[in-house]
Amino acid sequence: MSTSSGPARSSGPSRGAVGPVSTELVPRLGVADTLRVALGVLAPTVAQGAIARRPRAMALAERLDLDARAVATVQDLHRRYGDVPVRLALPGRRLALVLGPDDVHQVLQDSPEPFALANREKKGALGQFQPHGVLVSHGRVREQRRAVNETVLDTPRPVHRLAPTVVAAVREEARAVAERAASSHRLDWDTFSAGWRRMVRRVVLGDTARDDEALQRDLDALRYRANWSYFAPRDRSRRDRLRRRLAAYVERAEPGSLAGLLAETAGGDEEVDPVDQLPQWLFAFDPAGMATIRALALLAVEPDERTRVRAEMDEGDPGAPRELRRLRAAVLESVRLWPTTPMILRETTRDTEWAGARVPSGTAMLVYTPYLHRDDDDLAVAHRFAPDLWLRDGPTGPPDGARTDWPLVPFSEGPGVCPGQNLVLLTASTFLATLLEHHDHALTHPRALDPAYVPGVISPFRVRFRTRAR
Ligand code: HEM
Repeated sequence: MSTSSGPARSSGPSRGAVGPVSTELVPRLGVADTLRVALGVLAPTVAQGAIARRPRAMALAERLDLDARAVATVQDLHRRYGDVPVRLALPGRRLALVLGPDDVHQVLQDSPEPFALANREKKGALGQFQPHGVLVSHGRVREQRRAVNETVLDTPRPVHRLAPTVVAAVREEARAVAERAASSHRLDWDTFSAGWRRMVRRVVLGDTARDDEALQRDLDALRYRANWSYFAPRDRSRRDRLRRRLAAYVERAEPGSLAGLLAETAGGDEEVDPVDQLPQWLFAFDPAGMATIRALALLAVEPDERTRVRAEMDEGDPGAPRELRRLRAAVLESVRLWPTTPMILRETTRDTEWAGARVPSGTAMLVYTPYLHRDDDDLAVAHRFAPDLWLRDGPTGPPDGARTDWPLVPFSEGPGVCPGQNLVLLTASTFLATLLEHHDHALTHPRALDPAYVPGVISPFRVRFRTRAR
């Protein structure tokens, strides 16, 4: 344990209580530590693309294992400063890094007050194409939008009420991907994502959207712009065009699609702005595809788990919607090991107190999930593919040394938890099951993936398999 500088590590939670608050501020990092965080943690995260991933930056991050280095930097700060949040010494913006596991729970549970989801950077980014999306809303209108999202996405249910049409679309598109890959003996990101996106457009907008590449191009262009947050000028004409296209799908309200449910749930509600909720559903399915192809990579190098997964698949009718728990656990492991939302951002709406010190109002609170998920000081299985982590109540129980109170938050938690988590797990597990049903996929890149110690970054754009029929 390094104790080279900074205050001694405090024990226990620092608690972001609200009340009569201290005048003393939480520790501020020195210039050297601030630079380490800015260059080693924030810059690689931003460079890889917060809203749309950048293939070249991800390839570089994979080559240099940048996320593993970033995790080591934050671990070092945690050892030296303890659980209390630390402020960064950056001009122009108040930023604090949340280090303590209990503080992470607290920040996420106490959202959106006093920890607002709609912070400046997110508003700048998502304002490019969904200025009225729930994630950038606050107050009463946020509650209304959240309720509509939860109703349409069927948030609490592992198997969505539209599962019969969803599962049929997923299986058709996944089968086409497997067959294409088998005929070329190669499954790569281009083949995978073309089929994945066709599936997503059918599930979200309806079967008529299956080949609507023009809509996808507009959304992609706006997302790349959103990577620059408020530094990029708005492209209003493209945004208006995207909106018109999406509105047409809501008007068509195809039965069995999320757009159909949305029309039924909030069709004419101007305040909720149902059409503005759709881009998030479409674009958030992209990281879900990345998590799915990386889960396939993990299963490719772990034959025992593959056998268990196939045994679970054989227990029921492959075409019938159901909860494939082991495959869902593989996807959850994929987003634990390689989180697709690496930085969860909140903004304090008033002063908060932490172990007798203060974080001022208007501070962006940074929760860096790769550090939490890979902190081998506290999590024995940090770098191992350990699906049992997510099957605690299952026959095998939690793996040795797993802490049940540790924040594993790939989908966040609390009132701002991802309302699409169950739908993601349903679609991803069904897609994987269909790929595995009649085909074998041997991993050819990354060539030496070791499930006992996986690297900090795997670019989904570079994952490749040699596929053949079984
Ligand atoms: C691998 C796939 C996904 C992951 C890991 C994921 C993760 C997350 C996380 C961490 C948040 C919180 C963000 C924040 O607080 O700043 C979030 C929010 C959200 N997600 Fe997901 N998500 C995924 C896919 C999806 C999909 C496919 C949908 C919709 C179909 C969806 C809908 C939403 C919505 C609407 C919010 C905003 C919630 C709010 O503001 O209350 N997500 N997601």
